[in-house]
Amino acid sequence: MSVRQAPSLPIPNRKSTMAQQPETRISATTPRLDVAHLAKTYGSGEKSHTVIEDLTFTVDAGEVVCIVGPSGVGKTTLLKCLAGLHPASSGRAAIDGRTISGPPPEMALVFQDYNRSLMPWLTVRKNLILPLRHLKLPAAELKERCDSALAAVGLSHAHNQYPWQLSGGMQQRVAIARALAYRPEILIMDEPFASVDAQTRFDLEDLCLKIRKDFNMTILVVTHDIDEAVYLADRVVVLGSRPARVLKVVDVDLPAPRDQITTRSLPEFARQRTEVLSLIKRPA
Ligand SMILES: Nc1ncnc2c1ncn2[C@@H]1O[C@H](COP(=O)(O)OP(=O)(O)OP(=O)(O)O)[C@@H](O)[C@H]1O
Repeated sequence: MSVRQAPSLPIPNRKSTMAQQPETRISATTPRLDVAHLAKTYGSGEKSHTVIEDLTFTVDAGEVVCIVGPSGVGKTTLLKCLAGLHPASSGRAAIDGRTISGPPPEMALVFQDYNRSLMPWLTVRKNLILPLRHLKLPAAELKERCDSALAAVGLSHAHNQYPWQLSGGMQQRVAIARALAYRPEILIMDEPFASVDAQTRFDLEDLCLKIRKDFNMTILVVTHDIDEAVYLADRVVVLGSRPARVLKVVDVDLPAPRDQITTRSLPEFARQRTEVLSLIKRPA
């Protein structure tokens, strides 16, 4: 299931979204994102349904981590827990050591369905501004944030157009620009490139790597595409079902910068995609 996301993730007061843990100190070894024994059960009593049983993995600052796993395993559920949209049933997810208990202000989300996440009656610029309104930024800063986010995705020229005047790939770029205009430190993406054609998908994957490099952003991507996961990631978290658990965290040891043709033709690329694929295909 993909999340049908409202256009904006509210950025609440940082204090209100993080469980207060005065004893927690950020050290060089504290992961940016820490998922520890996370479990999620929907419903209660006889109708309860455990989707995630015991997930543990970390994401370090500036890393790109991809999550792959069979359909229905609970990937979107995991992202909803990380985004503070669902409480974990047990275990915890934390940012810089602080337990996530609501939408974290340093996080932005991008989902697959740009058709439903962009407001068709608003121009591109107004789509970017809408989720920022509650920040009450000066007009000059709003403009600067929009201009630089649109420049980062190569859409400066489209700021006055409406989403329906743009191609699917351009609309997904707008969705990414809207996330960038938040100035998030952590970007979470749920099958972000699943609705575009193959060429656009390659372009958007490279945009994702550029964003990581330019903004030193920490990025977590759920994808069904194993080649995409290996191409993008520093590490791939392979989930098994059911309930969801981590089968293996695969370190992707491919040289940087990555390139759609050169990287994908490396023997190491083929070896790593085979490793991930065989983990997913392995009988449970
Ligand atoms: N709000 C909810 N209430 C009850 N069950 C839910 C809810 N959201 C998801 N589920 C169930 O949790 C399970 C995992 O769903 P989820 O969307 O997290 O999987 P997924 O791995 O993202 O799937 P896909 O790869 O097909 O998008 C499914 O059985 C789904 O029906």
